[in-house]
Amino acid sequence: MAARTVIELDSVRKAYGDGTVAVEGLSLAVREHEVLALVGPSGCGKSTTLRMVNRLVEPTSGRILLDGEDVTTTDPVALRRRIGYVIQNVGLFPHRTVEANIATVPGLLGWDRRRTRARVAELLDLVGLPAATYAKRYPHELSGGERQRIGVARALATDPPVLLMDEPFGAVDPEFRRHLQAEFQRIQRETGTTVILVTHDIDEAARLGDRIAVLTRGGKLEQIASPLAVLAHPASDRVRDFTGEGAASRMLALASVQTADLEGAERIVQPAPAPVRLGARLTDAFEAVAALPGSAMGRVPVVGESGDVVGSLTADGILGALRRAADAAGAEPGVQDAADRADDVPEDAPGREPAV
Ligand SMILES: Nc1ncnc2c1ncn2[C@@H]1O[C@H](COP(=O)(O)OP(=O)(O)OP(=O)(O)O)[C@@H](O)[C@H]1O
Repeated sequence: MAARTVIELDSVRKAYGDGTVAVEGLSLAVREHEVLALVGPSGCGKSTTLRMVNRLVEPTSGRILLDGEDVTTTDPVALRRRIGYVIQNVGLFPHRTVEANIATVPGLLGWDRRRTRARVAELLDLVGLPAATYAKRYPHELSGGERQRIGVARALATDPPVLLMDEPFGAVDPEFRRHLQAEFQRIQRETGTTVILVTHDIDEAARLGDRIAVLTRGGKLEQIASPLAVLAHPASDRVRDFTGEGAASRMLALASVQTADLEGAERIVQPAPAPVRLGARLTDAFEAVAALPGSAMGRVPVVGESGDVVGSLTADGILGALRRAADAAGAEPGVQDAADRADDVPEDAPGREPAV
């Protein structure tokens, strides 16, 4: 299934006015409906890369194509209507109600009141904040997490095919962050929006990204591949340094229990321990096996969709599952070292445009 390319960066370079080269010869393609997570250490050029896509920053050289069209020749205002943008501190207009904030772009497009109101209600519903309670509130009357959700609703107002998110969950406490991430995932699946997500958090990237692009200083692409492939087969020591310790436990959260990992059901000790579901994350399976009483002989029952026992799983089975997942990820194209990109000739850096 060859997915269509929605955004393409072709040998993109950005040198700021003071000579800082934030991004050097970066080429990558973002596929329709995917979440591409851009990760890497602080200052490696993630935000610069993101902001070049909607022309908040102009590339010094190279091309950025949106649906095959060069963004540098597209009117920035028209461009930003096709690209939603969510940043860490949201940037809601403080003197406007939630409703008016979400209606910003529909207003620019001249939507009538009825259509706008219906869309605002629909979006508030989507992000789990009912219009009856929230539409008339001002940003200072919201919690940080609620503001963040309004930011997402505003960015989605005109159903843009592309959404750029820069550390969207960065300002939220860790527990609520998980909740917002899960909500984002649900919304993204529902809308099918193509997303580039900037984060410095490998866990967030692994959880939310269909693919991860690992950048290092100067916007150098070290690897672009599925989260499992990046964790199991880092393309360089720099990727390994970044994914760091805990790659195996992260992989447990990404891979799932498959029929091939099971043994027969006949050796399950009675009374049978609580079962694990076929397709469950290996993390859950691991916890279930680790929590078994000694009498269970290290074996949990596994049930299929109908609830029937389809086999049993042991710690060895989980290890096998992990290996199988890592091997499958090793066959992906992004596993080889990312090719070194050609250097481009520096040009003068043009000025930045103000944020919308
Ligand atoms: N307007 C600017 N003028 C000069 N240098 C800049 C400008 N904006 C960013 N830089 C520099 O470009 C490099 C990349 O910055 P960028 O913000 O893109 O990185 P980042 O990976 O998003 O970092 P972080 O995770 O810390 O936000 C850094 O060295 C930064 O100091």
